[in-house]
Amino acid sequence: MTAKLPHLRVRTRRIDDPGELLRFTDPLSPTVMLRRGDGVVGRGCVWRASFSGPSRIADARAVWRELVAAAEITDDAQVPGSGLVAFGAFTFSAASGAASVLSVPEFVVGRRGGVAFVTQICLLDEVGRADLDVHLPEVAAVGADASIELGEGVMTRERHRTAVDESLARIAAGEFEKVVIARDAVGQLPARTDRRHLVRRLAAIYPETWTYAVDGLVGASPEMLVRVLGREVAARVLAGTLPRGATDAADAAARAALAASPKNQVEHRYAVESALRSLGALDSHDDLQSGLTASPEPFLLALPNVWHLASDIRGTLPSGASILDLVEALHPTAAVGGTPRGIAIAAIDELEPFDRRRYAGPAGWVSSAGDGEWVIALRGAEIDADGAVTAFAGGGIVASSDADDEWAETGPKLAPIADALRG
Ligand SMILES: C=C(O[C@@H]1C=C(C(=O)O)C=C[C@H]1O)C(=O)O
Repeated sequence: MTAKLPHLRVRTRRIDDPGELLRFTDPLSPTVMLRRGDGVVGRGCVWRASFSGPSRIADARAVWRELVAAAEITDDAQVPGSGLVAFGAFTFSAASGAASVLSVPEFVVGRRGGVAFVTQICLLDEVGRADLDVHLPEVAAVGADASIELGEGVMTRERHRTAVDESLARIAAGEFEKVVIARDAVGQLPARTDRRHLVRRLAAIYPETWTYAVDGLVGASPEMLVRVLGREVAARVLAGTLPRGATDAADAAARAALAASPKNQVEHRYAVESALRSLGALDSHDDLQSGLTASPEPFLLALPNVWHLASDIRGTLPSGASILDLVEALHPTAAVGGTPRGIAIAAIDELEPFDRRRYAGPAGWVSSAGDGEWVIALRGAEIDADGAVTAFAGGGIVASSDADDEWAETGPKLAPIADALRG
């Protein structure tokens, strides 16, 4: 592998606040991980690799380690996201036909804690001895916006009911305890649409979420699979959902019903336990296990479309581990897969009539300093280069689930991307 990897030259310098970061990304293929205006965006591509199969995350981790070791990095900002950065998106299933990717942009523009920076990356062989004059990428002119409607995908309401009923039968037979069943919705965006409009709308309507765009995968995820800043590890687990109410009274009733719902509490507990188990298993001898804490009781997270039961997990990165180790250990949590994990994943591959591609997989960035932020790619869509859109949304099925309620829950979960596409 080493022979094929390039030597990268990386320069980060601090800059005055550059304003809206999203402007600096590519209009047709945005690369973004932003929350409340802070984070990182990429422009251009100096290196890209794709991975597949059960070892896709481990393979990416190994390549990344080599790429970092061979890079020459000067980082005058020293904040999360500065230095060498790769953006990535991994398929949900090991059996997916879609590519899992890791790519290094030519430019990264970021802001964190009031510090703004730009990173320029090039192939060492190409720059020769001349030093890089680090500058901001040019802002591409604002391109066409579009307004489209999503329609039914291959998972029709009837097929969804059949899949949920079959899941319930298997739960009753003791095959597994929880499985997450999703549905798809499809549309067609004009190929030349400036996709920054879409990302901007997602960020404006869902400020509590992480707005992501990596390799055509775009959305606003409320769920942080895992984040490492310095040696601090954090994750936000969501599971248990009710749509927001239309009036204040109905909304308060929905919140109270979710807090008191044994079905949702059980579903949530499976998800938190799976995350703690995965993180704990990584830690053979030092800090993470002993230092892992989860919110004692889930809290109620309000998004414009839904209420979620949420738990935050905190810990310290074990020595020798990297964020991609954590991503590999955690994916897929029971929030998007099920319990027990292996049996639930096999059931998803069998019961869903589509390839999830990178939906519900990890999407994010990793830096040479070992920092990174990886969300679960929810509330979004795969948008191909020709503009074909496939959006996905799912929900956890446990013994007490009801097929009509589960279908109803997918509507609000599709709303972020459906609304953003409508313009
Ligand atoms: C699977 C999705 O969401 C996940 C499932 C949830 C649930 O079943 O209650 C809640 C949040 C997410 O972890 C989705 O949005 O597509």
